[in-house]
Amino acid sequence: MTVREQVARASRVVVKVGSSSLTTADGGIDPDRVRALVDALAGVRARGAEVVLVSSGAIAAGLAPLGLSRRPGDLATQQAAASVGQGMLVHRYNEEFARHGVVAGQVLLTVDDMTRRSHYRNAYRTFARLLELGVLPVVNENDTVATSEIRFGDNDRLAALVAHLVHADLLLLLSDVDGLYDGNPANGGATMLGEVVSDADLDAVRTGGSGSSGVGTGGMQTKVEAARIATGAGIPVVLTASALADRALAGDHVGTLFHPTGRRRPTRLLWLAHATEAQGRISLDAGAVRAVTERRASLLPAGITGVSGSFVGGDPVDLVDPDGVPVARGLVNYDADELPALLGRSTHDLARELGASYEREVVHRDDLVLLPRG
Ligand SMILES: Nc1ncnc2c1ncn2[C@@H]1O[C@H](COP(=O)(O)OP(=O)(O)O)[C@@H](O)[C@H]1O
Ligand SMILES: N[C@@H](CCC(=O)OP(=O)(O)O)C(=O)O
Repeated sequence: MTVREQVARASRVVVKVGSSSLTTADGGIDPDRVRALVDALAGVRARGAEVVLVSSGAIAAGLAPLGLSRRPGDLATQQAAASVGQGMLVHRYNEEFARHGVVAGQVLLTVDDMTRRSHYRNAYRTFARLLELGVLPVVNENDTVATSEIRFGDNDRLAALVAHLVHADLLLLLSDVDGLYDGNPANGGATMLGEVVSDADLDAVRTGGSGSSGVGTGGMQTKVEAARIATGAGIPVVLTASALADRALAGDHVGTLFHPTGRRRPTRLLWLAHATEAQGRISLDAGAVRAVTERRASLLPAGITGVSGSFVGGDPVDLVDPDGVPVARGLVNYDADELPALLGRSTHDLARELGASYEREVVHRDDLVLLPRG
């Protein structure tokens, strides 16, 4: 089966739509555009496919009711706008899906839901049950509680992680532009890429600047990152304009098709490797580097030679080799100021001296991803 055929026959599709595709020029929700999107999604459902919609637009939808004309720069006002706008957005979707007899359900996610093991399992179960019940999940980041340090900030990468979580066989990224160009088409003279088969095809692509709408956040860069996350996990991606959603879902040659480059991996930690910023660095001696990268062992205090950065238990940190090169990223089990006293010591000694809770790994192997070495 060709990748185009895979697209046309996809049975579980994650569709991500950007703020710029859902709102009017002055910032409110555009009912006609929501309706057109819902009609396209209902069409795929009618042919038996399951759909998960990742929809931006909460902040944009909340601007007008708050008397704001542009997306605010400060996080607190963005959160307030999202709080007002999310309800309005979901209300619009409910009304439109109801015309097709489709029940929609709201799912608001945080970075933690995508990284912490228990949350990830919980999110997986929720999606699985919703889909079993025939519900169409409408996902957004939980903007009102996400803080700037632990925030996706854009829904492109969130959509890629959701696609992996729900084992989707297609990710469709919808925007106000009809595909990926070799430069920002708003500046003219750019050419669209029909297909991206490997990372090398992206070498000549420039992704600076986000659209003219003033409501989108990620621009093209985060869409390319999202496409790389999904294709690296074996999921094909189509990037196109929301007006072309129905044609893209039918497998027509529209937009940019990103071919899968890797295979699905049983990891909930894609986010860690691709899209999060480490809050600190832990330096490993050569033996610990081998243990972590070759034997896939947990990181213990004995193999650590230094710590930098300010992090608390649960934060992402980079594990670096003796030359300072990051070799893995993981969720750390200690605060930065607890670690110096433990360095180089065996867990056995630490447990005897400080108590059984100090027997825990610094980074558990299940919370660790290896970084590509370049
Ligand atoms: N190489 C590129 N190809 C296509 N669009 C690009 C490129 N570089 C920048 N852009 C801009 O990115 C915009 C889409 O990003 P954004 O406004 O964040 O969308 P959304 O709200 O859909 O997430 C396009 O309107 C386009 O002007
Ligand atoms: N969670 C935010 C989405 C952030 C955003 O604007 O993303 P996007 O338009 O996809 O670049 C919202 O609903 O407003």
